Amino acid sequence: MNWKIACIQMDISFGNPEVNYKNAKAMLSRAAEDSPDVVILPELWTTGYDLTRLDEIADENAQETLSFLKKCAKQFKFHIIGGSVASKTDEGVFNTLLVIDKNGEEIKQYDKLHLFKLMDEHHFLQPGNKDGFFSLDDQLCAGFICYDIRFPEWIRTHTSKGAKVIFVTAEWPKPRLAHWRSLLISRAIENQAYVVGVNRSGSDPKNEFAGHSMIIDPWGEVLAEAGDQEQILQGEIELKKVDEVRKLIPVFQDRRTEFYK
Ligand SMILES: NC(=O)CCC(=O)C(=O)O
Repeated sequence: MNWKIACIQMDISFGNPEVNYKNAKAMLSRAAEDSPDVVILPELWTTGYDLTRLDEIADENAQETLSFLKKCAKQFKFHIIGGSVASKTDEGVFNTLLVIDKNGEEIKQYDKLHLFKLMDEHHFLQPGNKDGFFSLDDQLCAGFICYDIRFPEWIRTHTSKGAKVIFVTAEWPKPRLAHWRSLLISRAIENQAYVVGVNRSGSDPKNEFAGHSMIIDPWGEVLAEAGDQEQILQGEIELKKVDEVRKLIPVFQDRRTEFYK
């Protein structure tokens, strides 16, 4: 199976969901012109990192964003990895990745497991406690949020159970662009998996963001990479390549887990 991928590398208006819904709709509609199978949005794309105003602007149980994404998925007939949204629940606000299939059905919610202290997440958000697995077209995938990619053991937990495509949604600042690129490429090579990383462009009051969304194959080849401006990055992935690479170098069979304590 092949998937055409479209990464929505959008700028995000700080603390202004209305503007962001409008911009996302326009970009999703533009992406639809090339009939992609899977479309991905960046982290916290409705609010940006306006964490001090989350009481006001976070989405109650992600309901408004879910309804927006379901409508878009049905209208444009593609699966959406809906980036993440600040979701206000009875247990606090979570940074939640949403996955909707092309029929407009909700497939998955994943709460960011590792909160990023350098951007104050721990003061305003609750950490998740569930896995990132989901399936689209019967293909096992896993979704992660930004800082999560610094924890190879967390990604491995998913690929060692069969995940073939790793989706990463991010707001990754420019000063650490080299880390973003190296970490994504490393996660692809060591897990012999496709990695699709979608970052935002633009800036907020505290950070300038790197862009450079990337699509990387299971051999570590960069199939497509964006620049630092708003754009739709496209690429095609061939899922059987994951099995081919895993057969050629059987990393998963060669693990000596009894020594990894
Ligand atoms: N939004 C984030 O989690 C940013 C993570 C980051 O910048 C890093 O260096 O890690």
